Order: sequence, then structure tokens, then C-alpha cells
Amino acid sequence: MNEVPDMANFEQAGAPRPKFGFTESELAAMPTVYREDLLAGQVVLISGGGSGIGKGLAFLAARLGADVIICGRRAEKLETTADAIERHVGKRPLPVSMSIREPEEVDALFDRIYTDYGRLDHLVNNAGGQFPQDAIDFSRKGWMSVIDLNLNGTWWMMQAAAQRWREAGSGGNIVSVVANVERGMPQAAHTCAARAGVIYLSKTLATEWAPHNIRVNCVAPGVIESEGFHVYPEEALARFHDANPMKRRGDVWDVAEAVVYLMAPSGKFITGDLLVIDGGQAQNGAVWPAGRPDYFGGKAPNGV
Ligand SMILES: CCCCC/C=C/C(=O)SCCNC(=O)CCNC(=O)[C@H](O)C(C)(C)COP(=O)(O)OP(=O)(O)OC[C@H]1O[C@@H](n2cnc3c(N)ncnc32)[C@H](O)[C@@H]1OP(=O)(O)O
Ligand SMILES: NC(=O)C1=CN([C@@H]2O[C@H](COP(=O)(O)OP(=O)(O)OC[C@H]3O[C@@H](n4cnc5c(N)ncnc54)[C@H](OP(=O)(O)O)[C@@H]3O)[C@@H](O)[C@H]2O)C=CC1
Repeated sequence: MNEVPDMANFEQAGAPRPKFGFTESELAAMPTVYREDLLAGQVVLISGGGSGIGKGLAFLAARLGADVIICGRRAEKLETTADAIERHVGKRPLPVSMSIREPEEVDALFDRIYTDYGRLDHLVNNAGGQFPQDAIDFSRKGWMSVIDLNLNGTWWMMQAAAQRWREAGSGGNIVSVVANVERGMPQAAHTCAARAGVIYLSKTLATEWAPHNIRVNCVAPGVIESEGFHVYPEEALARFHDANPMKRRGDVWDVAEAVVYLMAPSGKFITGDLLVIDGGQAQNGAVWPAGRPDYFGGKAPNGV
């Protein structure tokens, strides 16, 4: 397992740049295709908003004028991210420590949002993850934790949002961050099962919830450089660029801007869909998150 620098604090502490992903100054300055008041007056909830893709999106949404709520399990990480966004963007997201796997904690989160803001416009289900392992060796607890996090946790959030929106008669918008599961993904069968569940759940809800003016979409990142990379061994990381024909990793901004496209009026006629952001991985390339076995070619000719 690699040592991960404390991403959220590194700039203040004068530490070297993070091992994976952008600095906070970079997130604050990344060029965006969107106009600066695009999300003004809108309330956006981002699960897993303290790190990685969710943190990038929290910066972008705040820069576009939204009131942002970020949630996740680790309070310190959320606070530090909220501090950084306040410092760089001038708008402080509300950090809420909770687990999406606990329905009561999900309910409490939505109660807090409606008490503090009186509304919610967008739910981004970004919290999720997995560990790389051959499926044959999954422990029961390991399988259950990945399914519970990525499928059940995402559902509790969706249902809680939709019930509030139905009650308020307001409509709303859900975007769930899944993964590129079209051809399956060896060493990540648990997450493929859960993410496929979220994709087809979303397609179904898009129809059921259209009468409530609720849109439901997914985005599927390919290999996106983020803090989440710390769960993968060096051997696998060294070849992540081989996962797609563009031969490189994507970045959190690629995903953040795609999510905003679906949230904003640009997405107003899109529901039940899956936007893939993977440099062509669905067509060509393979990711082996625990390292490529010899049977499938082992090391590449250049030695990595
Ligand atoms: C699919 C690869 C695509 C490549 C591109 C990258 C995609 C990304 O998604 S980037 C990363 C996104 N972030 C993460 O994945 C977050 C890191 N992962 C986790 O936090 C865990 O893997 C989790 C999702 C399982 C979290 O569950 P939690 O219940 O909090 O975790 P525990 O540590 O308590 O573990 C529960 C259970 O799971 C088994 N397990 C956990 N890690 C491993 C491992 N490395 N290898 C094998 N098994 C693992 C294990 O059974 C754990 O129980 P105990 O044995 O009692 O600890
Ligand atoms: N980076 C990539 O290449 C890809 C990423 N993805 C997916 O994109 C999403 C974001 O990943 P990324 O930013 O890369 O990695 P991160 O590990 O940085 O993001 C995962 C986030 O989920 C939060 N989280 C985990 N468990 C829970 C929980 N039970 N309740 C609430 N929050 C939780 C984590 O915070 P905390 O630990 O504090 O709870 C963390 O902020 C994930 O769903 C990931 O699987 C999909 C495909 C590729």
C-alpha cells in the first residue's frame, strides 16, 4: 500500500504537491467552459466531496455560484476541503460527516439540508469505491462492504432526495458517478456488480420519477487520477494509462465538467442516460487494478 500525503493540508503545510491529482490552487484556477453564475441560487449535495472527483466538483460548483454541501465519513477531510474552497472561492460548502451506508444518517443529512437551505436542486452520488482483488478470493465482508457502499448507499441517497422533492413538488436532478463496466473489469467484480445495479436502477427511476420532474443520470469515469488511487499497487498504477486508446489518465476536472453538463440546463432533456468519460476505454484497452496477470500478457514490452 502506498503512503498518501494528506492532500487537504499539503498547501498550508508547505508539503510537496500531492502524489495524485491537482492542488487546491489548481482546482481554483482550472479553466471552465461554464459561465460563472451558472449554478447561482442552486443547492448541490456532493457525496464523497472531501476528496478526489467530488472535491473537484465541489470547487467547480462553488465557483459557478452554487451553495454546496459535501458529505463523507471523515470529518477532518471535509472540514479541510471546505476551508480550502472558502479560502480560494470565497464560498464555504457545508461539510457533513456521515455514512451513506446508514439510512438514518442519510435522513439526518437531508433534514439538515432542508433546515439550513430550505431546498435541494442537485444530488451527486459520488461517494464509492472498492479494493482490487480476484473475485474468487473475495471475503463475504469485503463483498458486502462494496455492494453496500456503492449500490445500497447510493439508493438511500436517491430515495431520500426524491421523497423530499415529491413532498416539495420541486423536482430535482440526480447524477451518480459509477464506473466503466461495459465490458466488465477483472479484479473489480464487486464494484462492476454494484455499478451495473446503479446504472439500471437509474434508467428505471428516470421513467418512474419523470412525473415528479426528477432527472436521473450516471457518469462513468474510466481511469481518473485522484486520491482514490492509493488503494492500487504501484505495479497496477504504472499501467493505468494503458487502459484506453488515448494512453493517459483522465483528471477530476474531466468528470466535474461532465457532471455539471448533466446538472445544468444543457442536460434538461437528458434522463436515464450514462455519460462515459474514459478516453475510449469502453472500445479498447484494459485496466487491471491489482496488476496484469502473466496469462494476459504480464508486463508491457517497455517493461511497465
Ligand atoms: C476498479 C478500478 C478502476 C481503476 C480506476 C480507479 C477507480 C476508483 O474507484 S478510484 C478509488 C475510489 N476510492 C476508493 O476505492 C476508496 C477506497 N476503498 C475503500 O475504502 C474500501 O475498499 C471499501 C470500499 C471496501 C470501504 O469499505 P469499509 O467497510 O469502510 O472498509 P473496510 O476497510 O472496513 O473493509 C471491509 C472489508 O473489505 C475487505 N477489504 C477491504 N480492503 C481490502 C483489500 N485491499 N483487499 C482485500 N479485501 C479488502 C475486507 O474483507 C474488509 O474486512 P476486514 O477483513 O475485516 O478488514
Ligand atoms: N478515480 C477513478 O479512476 C474512478 C473513480 N470512480 C468512482 O468515482 C467516485 C469518486 O472516486 P475518487 O474521487 O476517485 O476517489 P476517492 O477515494 O477520493 O473518493 C471516494 C469518496 O467517497 C467517500 N466515501 C467512501 N465511503 C463512504 C461512505 N460510506 N459514506 C460517505 N462517503 C463515503 C470518501 O470519503 P470518506 O472516506 O471520508 O468517507 C471519498 O471522499 C467513486 O465512486 C469511485 O469509485 C469510478 C471509476 C474510476
